[in-house]
Amino acid sequence: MMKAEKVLILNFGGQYTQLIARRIRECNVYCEIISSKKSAEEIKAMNPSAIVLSGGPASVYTKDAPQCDKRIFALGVPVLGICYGAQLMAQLLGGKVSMAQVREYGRAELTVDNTSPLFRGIDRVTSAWMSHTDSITSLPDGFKVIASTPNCPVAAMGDIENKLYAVQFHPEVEHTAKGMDIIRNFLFIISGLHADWTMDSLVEQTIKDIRKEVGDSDAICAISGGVDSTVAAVLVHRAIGDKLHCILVDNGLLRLNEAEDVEKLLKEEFEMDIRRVDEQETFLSALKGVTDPEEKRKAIGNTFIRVFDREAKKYDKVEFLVQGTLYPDVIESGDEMASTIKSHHNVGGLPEDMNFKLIEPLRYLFKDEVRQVGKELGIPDEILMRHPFPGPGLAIRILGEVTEERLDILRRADYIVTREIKKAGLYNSLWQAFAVLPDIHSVGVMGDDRTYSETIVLRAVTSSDGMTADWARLPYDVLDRISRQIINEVYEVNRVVYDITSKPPATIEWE
Ligand SMILES: Nc1ncnc2c1ncn2[C@@H]1O[C@H](COP(=O)(O)OP(=O)(O)OP(=O)(O)O)[C@@H](O)[C@H]1O
Ligand SMILES: O=c1[nH]c(=O)c2[nH+]cn([C@@H]3O[C@H](COP(=O)(O)O)[C@@H](O)[C@H]3O)c2[nH]1
Ligand SMILES: NC(=O)CC[C@H](N)C(=O)O
Ligand SMILES: [Mg+2]
Repeated sequence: MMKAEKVLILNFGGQYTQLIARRIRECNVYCEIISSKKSAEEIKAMNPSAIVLSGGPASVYTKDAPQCDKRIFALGVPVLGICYGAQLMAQLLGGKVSMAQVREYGRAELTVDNTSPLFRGIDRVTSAWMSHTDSITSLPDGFKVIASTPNCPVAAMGDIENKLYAVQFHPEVEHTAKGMDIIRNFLFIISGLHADWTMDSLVEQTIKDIRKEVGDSDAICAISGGVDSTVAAVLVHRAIGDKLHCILVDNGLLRLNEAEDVEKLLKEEFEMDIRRVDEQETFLSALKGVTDPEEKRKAIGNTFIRVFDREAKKYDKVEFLVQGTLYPDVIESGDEMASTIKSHHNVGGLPEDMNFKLIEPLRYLFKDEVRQVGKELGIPDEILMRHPFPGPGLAIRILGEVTEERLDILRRADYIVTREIKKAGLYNSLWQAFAVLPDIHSVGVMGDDRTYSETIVLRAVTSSDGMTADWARLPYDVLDRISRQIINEVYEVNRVVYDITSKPPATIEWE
């Protein structure tokens, strides 16, 4: 199938580049993220209908700042520059960029020229999300200012005739009130695109691509029973059928009864080759004495791969490992341009001498998009609506050393949290809700006696993609029930506290 209309996003290493792609997909337009180093000829050969330049951490006026081929502005293809991309467009076309007098982070009041096609239909005063230290201080020829904030005189500029536009703010983030309208105006009014691309075309295309890539080989799939790996497995199974072998690893870091329950559920639902391997001891011994969060993640990532390596040898010709990696796992693990936040076990935690080629069909998607793909594939809600559970499991919810005893305490507390959240009918409205076992002992009085026991932290957040999150405003009576039941049922615990930090500045997990 030829994709007639395509938007290319040139990546300058912004934290939000994938979010731009996602917003464009939400407009039912196909898009691809490509390296900013491609030449104008290469880009022209890809036949884009529009181009977007992403944000990025560098400053355009420094020596090694990433550039793009200036001739792309003369291809006759509409271009939208965002933040770094806006600044680069200004500089390459003869304008000037310098460090701003006042930096802007977060919400800003934006005044737009709504006679410009980019802002058509938008109120003159609106709000936009900013994150910059540099600003455009003089415009290239042919451009005029089409939006400003109190601290940023050139919050947007445009050259109507050549369809070149640049915005200093981030239209792709949720907090820019009219962000989607602006993106739509760029795609539909300025670039004249049609909204004719859908998620099922993505599914179809991915199945074809996988079939071609795998060829005569076999693949194993690391399946956890979580949303991502289950969707990935079903997708790959559609492509290669019985040549796919799914392996569920009981790494000893799972929740109460999880391995058995998941195995049963998966086998009931799907006619795939699924096997459970018991590796509690392997993982626990790899974690012995390890207390540093990054070391834990890497130890777990390595152990997973060793297990998969060994399991793969049980089949004839396994060349591929299928993982349900999502985009937030990739971006937080860092890449050539973005910063490392934490090494997700399945990305940054992988050993260098791994023998598999990876198949990660969901690598560019966000969780809610994966749920949509899962729906297309007919996967039941019981699986699709599960809260995310990280591959390193309870190990990154136990601060300090991971031991059988501490796992056992956390497991019992966590079970109560999930049970009560479900009973209160809150499960589907939360991104995650779980217990953490920090390394804190405190004094209490129980049954007229002094205690000096463990603390449990309750963490519950709302989020749409896991990239940003807010702590959930759980009803007091639910908090109260959870607290009392943990203390009553888990005798090692004498205190329960609630984590009221959003992401950022905290992350969702504690390690
Ligand atoms: N216990 C496990 N056994 C086998 N593979 C696993 C296990 N835990 C994680 N993985 C692999 O690591 C990947 C990343 O884990 P992650 O928790 O992000 O995804 P998931 O478990 O599939 O979905 P969810 O985010 O809903 O929990 C999984 O998609 C899967 O391929
Ligand atoms: O498979 C995974 N492997 C990991 O190493 C990992 N670390 C965090 N998470 C999950 O990702 C989301 C964002 O988490 P953080 O805010 O803690 O980074 C949350 O939903 C986390 O549960 C992981 N998932
Ligand atoms: N978010 C961005 O793209 C930032 C661009 C540039 N580094 C600045 O700080 O102004
Ligand atoms: Mg998981």
